[in-house]
Amino acid sequence: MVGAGEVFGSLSILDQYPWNEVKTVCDIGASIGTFSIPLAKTHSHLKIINQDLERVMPQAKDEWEWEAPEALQEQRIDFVSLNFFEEAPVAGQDVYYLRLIIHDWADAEALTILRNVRKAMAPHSRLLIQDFIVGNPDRSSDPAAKNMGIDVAPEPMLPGFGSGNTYMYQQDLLMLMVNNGKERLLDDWTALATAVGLRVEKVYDLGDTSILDLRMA
Ligand SMILES: C[S@@+](CC[C@H](N)C(=O)[O-])C[C@H]1O[C@@H](n2cnc3c(N)ncnc32)[C@H](O)[C@@H]1O
Repeated sequence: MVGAGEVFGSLSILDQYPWNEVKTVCDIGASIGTFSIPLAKTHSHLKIINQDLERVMPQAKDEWEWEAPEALQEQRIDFVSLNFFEEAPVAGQDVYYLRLIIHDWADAEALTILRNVRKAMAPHSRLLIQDFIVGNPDRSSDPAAKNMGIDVAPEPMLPGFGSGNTYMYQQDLLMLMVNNGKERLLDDWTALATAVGLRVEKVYDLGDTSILDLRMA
């Protein structure tokens, strides 16, 4: 999924997130390092684990050797195979990163993945989910506005202060047709997080996708 990752997976989080607060990152469903290679190059203090299915590992190692040989030489990258439906990722990392993973799956599978990640998390761990957050078209329910102490974002802003757009609805249909997955409202993300014992600490709007920064509840 290099193509989709490059088109949707905004790398502006490399500048927006306080990476200086963390030392270890586990990229879950990392593919060949589409996100974590730029992360390693931008923030050279980080130790990164590239986790994906066993069959992806050889290609991932080749890509890192080609694109980021310094990270291998400095032993800043590990490759650990993982089936995220069957096991937890490497335990106790500062950050767990899921980019363009959860929207591929319906709620039951999404919860299995998130429960496995939660098992690996230490009290200080953060789970960053980079995915789309669809704007809620229902003006009677606007959690983003309620967080600010008002009932609804004032017009002409969209509910949720315009955090949705038509592109996301197209993606929602695509995920349903191709994967039986879906894009989710902030309410949906909050419900998934709550169901696995996590809470939404902060949301970073990257323009296309967003990052949900989840912590232990
Ligand atoms: C849409 S791609 C996202 C890749 C990467 N996170 C990115 O943003 O470019 C989904 C990734 O999930 C991985 N994946 C699918 N099923 C998996 C499983 N059961 N366990 C671990 N990884 C899996 C795929 O191999 C693929 O690399």
